[in-house]
Amino acid sequence: MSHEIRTEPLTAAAFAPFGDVLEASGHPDRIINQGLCGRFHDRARLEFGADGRAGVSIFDATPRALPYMLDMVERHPDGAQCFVPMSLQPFLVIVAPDAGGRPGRPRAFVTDPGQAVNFLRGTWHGVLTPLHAPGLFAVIDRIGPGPNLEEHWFDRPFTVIEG
Ligand SMILES: NC(=O)N[C@@H](O)C(=O)O
Ligand code: NI
Repeated sequence: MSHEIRTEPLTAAAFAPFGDVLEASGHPDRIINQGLCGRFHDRARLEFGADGRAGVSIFDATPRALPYMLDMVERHPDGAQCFVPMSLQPFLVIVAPDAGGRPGRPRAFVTDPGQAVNFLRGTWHGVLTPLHAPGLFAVIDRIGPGPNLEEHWFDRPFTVIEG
């Protein structure tokens, strides 16, 4: 198995098994605020269990570069996690299917400007990975008891390269 992963453009269809792509594209679901705002309504499948609640945090992450060494993916068994960039810079989104409790082959996507992503509860993903400064994101995820974290370190890292 090759340990090189080529990035793919992020589309809602490709990402659907892993979560949601949030963006202001196409027609808004609602026109609000006296016609001055389009609302793309309720676009993330958020779920927070095990006595947790939704919280919003701000992440200030150090930008990385491609080729990117992927040595670990993680998942949050008790809640979804939504990354909303506070800039129009594209960022790297890595996910992997579950294969009997371990991650399968990862996939890497690069967002378009203005796209945000939501990882479904329990989805294997790479940690927040900006590709350009500022690495500022609003992150909506579960606040609650317990670690809500499972990490998997690959025996041999993958190299994520530009698709
Ligand atoms: N640890 C934390 O708050 N963030 C990670 O879950 C992540 O996916 O970046
Ligand atoms: Ni996470």
